[in-house]
Amino acid sequence: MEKRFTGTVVRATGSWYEVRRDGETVRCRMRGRLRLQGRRSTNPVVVGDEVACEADDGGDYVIADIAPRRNYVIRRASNLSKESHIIAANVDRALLVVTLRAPETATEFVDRFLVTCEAYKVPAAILLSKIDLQDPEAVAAFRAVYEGAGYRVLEAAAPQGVGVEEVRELLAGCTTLVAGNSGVGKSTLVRAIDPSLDIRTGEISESHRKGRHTTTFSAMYPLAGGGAVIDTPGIKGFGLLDIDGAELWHYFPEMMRTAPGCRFYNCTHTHEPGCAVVEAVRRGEIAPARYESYLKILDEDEKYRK
Ligand SMILES: Nc1nc2c(ncn2[C@@H]2O[C@H](COP(=O)(O)OP(=O)(O)OP(=O)(O)O)[C@@H](O)[C@H]2O)c(=O)[nH]1
Ligand SMILES: [Zn+2]
Repeated sequence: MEKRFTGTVVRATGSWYEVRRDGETVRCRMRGRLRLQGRRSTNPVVVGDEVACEADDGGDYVIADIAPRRNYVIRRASNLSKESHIIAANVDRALLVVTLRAPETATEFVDRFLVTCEAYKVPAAILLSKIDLQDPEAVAAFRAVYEGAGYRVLEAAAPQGVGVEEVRELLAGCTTLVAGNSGVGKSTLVRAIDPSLDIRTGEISESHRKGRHTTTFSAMYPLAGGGAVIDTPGIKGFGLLDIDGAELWHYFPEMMRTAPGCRFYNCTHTHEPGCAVVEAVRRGEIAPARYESYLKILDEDEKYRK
């Protein structure tokens, strides 16, 4: 192979990286000085990054340069941390996989994830997984809330092949970040879409069984029909970053649509008279659950803001 090439990071573990170019994957390390550019982030090179690699004197490849990112999805490294963790860069879409039961995905997790996508301008869609196990009334209620907010909601039962074609169409030709709590069926779904994708095999399910904690890393998988899936195992929560409390409502699309009717231009939609958002919640035009999430995130994240 030549001394220098460019490619896409498809796996990033912190100590080594897999870079894909022309259908071939090359294992690389990172050049020391690039680490400094990470600043507040715990991970300076992430899945989806376009990088330039060079052979060092020993013939090993190192990542020498990172192209500017089109976008990225980020969260706090942990709920109590001020450090950030970039989940992936250069994504076209996020697909949030949700189950209402078995296991139950917390509403707050869904809303924090959607806020993150809005804040970083990543179009988001929601997939209700394990639809065979869900209560139809709960599904209808969920749809009403999130379609009302403006999100596309798909349904699938991947082992039965239900809804798989629709998801395949959504993912075709795009780089999609697939996120969701552990056990909601992400890897089952991705395998149903493209059986050649061997996502998180033996090793991890083995450690699940023993109840051990394993650190897992995001990885990008090219789809047979074009496009790619970024699998992000082990995300338990979403701490928001760099979002000013006064701007949080900008990332709730239904509040964005309603707020022009507020009496005060700097309305926070909490206590102000003449608030069109509060009025819309009262009339049921904005789902109370979403408004409650807004208040909760506003309150909980206060301590992280400057
Ligand atoms: N009944 C039902 N079970 C499903 C469905 N999809 C996945 N499962 C099962 O749910 C369990 C978890 O599925 P996974 O695909 O491993 O879930 P995951 O989201 O990748 O989980 P992590 O690897 O922990 O992030 C497995 O036992 C699957 O067989 C579904 O649509 N219906
Ligand atoms: Zn208002």
